[in-house]
Amino acid sequence: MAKPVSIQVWNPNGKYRVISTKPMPGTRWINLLIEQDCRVEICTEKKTILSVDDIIALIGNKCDGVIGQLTEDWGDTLFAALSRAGGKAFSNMAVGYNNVDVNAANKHGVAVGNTPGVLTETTAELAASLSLAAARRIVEADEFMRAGLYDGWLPHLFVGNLLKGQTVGVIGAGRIGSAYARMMVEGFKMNLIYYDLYQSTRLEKFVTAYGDFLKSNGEQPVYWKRASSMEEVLREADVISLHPVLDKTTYHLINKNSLATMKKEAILVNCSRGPVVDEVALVEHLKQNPMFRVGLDVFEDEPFMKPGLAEMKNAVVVPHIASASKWTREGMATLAALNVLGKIKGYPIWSDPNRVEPFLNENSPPPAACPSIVNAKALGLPVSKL
Ligand SMILES: NC(=O)C1=CN([C@@H]2O[C@H](COP(=O)(O)OP(=O)(O)OC[C@H]3O[C@@H](n4cnc5c(N)ncnc54)[C@H](O)[C@@H]3O)[C@@H](O)[C@H]2O)C=CC1
Ligand SMILES: O=C(O)C(=O)CO
Repeated sequence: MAKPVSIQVWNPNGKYRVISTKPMPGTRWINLLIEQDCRVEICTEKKTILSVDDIIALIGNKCDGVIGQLTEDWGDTLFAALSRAGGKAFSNMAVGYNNVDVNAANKHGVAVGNTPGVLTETTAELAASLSLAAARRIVEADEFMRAGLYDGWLPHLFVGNLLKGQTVGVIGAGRIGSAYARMMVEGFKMNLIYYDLYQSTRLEKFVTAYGDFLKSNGEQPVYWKRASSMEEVLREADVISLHPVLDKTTYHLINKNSLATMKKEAILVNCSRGPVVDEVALVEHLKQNPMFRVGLDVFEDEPFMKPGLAEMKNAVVVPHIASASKWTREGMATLAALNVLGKIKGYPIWSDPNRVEPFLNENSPPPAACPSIVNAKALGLPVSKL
């Protein structure tokens, strides 16, 4: 039996018991739950990653819904515990939900929410930051300065890659991949090559229109290409950013062979999920190819890095912070809370999870709907007409 975990309680007499496994940014999400008669319990345990046993102890005998985190293992054991406690709603505070066994949730009749859209630009901006940091060797140069090694300008000092006119490759051109592509095309006048299972017509139209605009100004236009295979992107792009979901089809998408296909001076950025890249193969590739550079926000065995990665000068590493802007994190908390609240209240599912803005407007009450439930169809939940 797990020992009890520490909690903070809001609105103790609320009718519905909603648990958040972590304190989350902002207060709007708490207020929205309280206004709808929820007792909100926030786990304040000083432990970064809660175990399944910790969460079972939190759920207890009566629980209507849980807001959880991407570090937690939401499988059959937790969904069974939630269902036994009378709960029918769970939401990740994340858009990615590879930590959730959706089939297990379906089996126990639990709705699974996620938080799309609100983190698109913030995550794309971090991918762009890593692209620049790697291209211009910012972290290496910063360490050099702080170590007191700078003794004057030199023609060869920290020479990196110019982005303008080069080709940016995007693997997984969904919400975040497309936003990143636009930033790199518009910001740095790069050409685009992308690979996705689906065509991104909006992205193609944007690049075409921007290319026309540049041409009309007498500038070199930009071009786009939809690759017919991922290898085509790897062969042709100078900067490659990974933005697919993590599933069986994308596990170790980047491995020894795919790394060998890339240009020797290419830049690889990963802000999707760590296991999309075979990190052992990546460390070896970085050792063998000092001009190849990476920018990583996510890692295969988070929170750990594979041996050797931390020593590589040609790697920029940050601790899974791609969605970490105040507005985004508060918005993620709000969407996650509204997913759980909406299911408890029997609201329908918002018809377009790509357009969640009405839920984020602080000056008006949110629509009476769940912003994004990924297993709505499997559970036969009604869809909002709004
Ligand atoms: N590092 C971080 O903090 C963050 C990471 N993420 C990760 O980014 C992922 C993408 O998020 P969104 O863009 O909002 O999702 P999305 O669903 O809009 O885009 C994912 C894209 O991947 C494509 N895809 C799926 N399988 C593929 C394959 N085998 N090959 C190529 N493309 C494939 C899909 O067709 C889709 O267009 C999330 O699932 C999450 O894992 C998201 C937010 C923050
Ligand atoms: O939302 C996600 O999927 C993240 O990784 C954190 O924002």
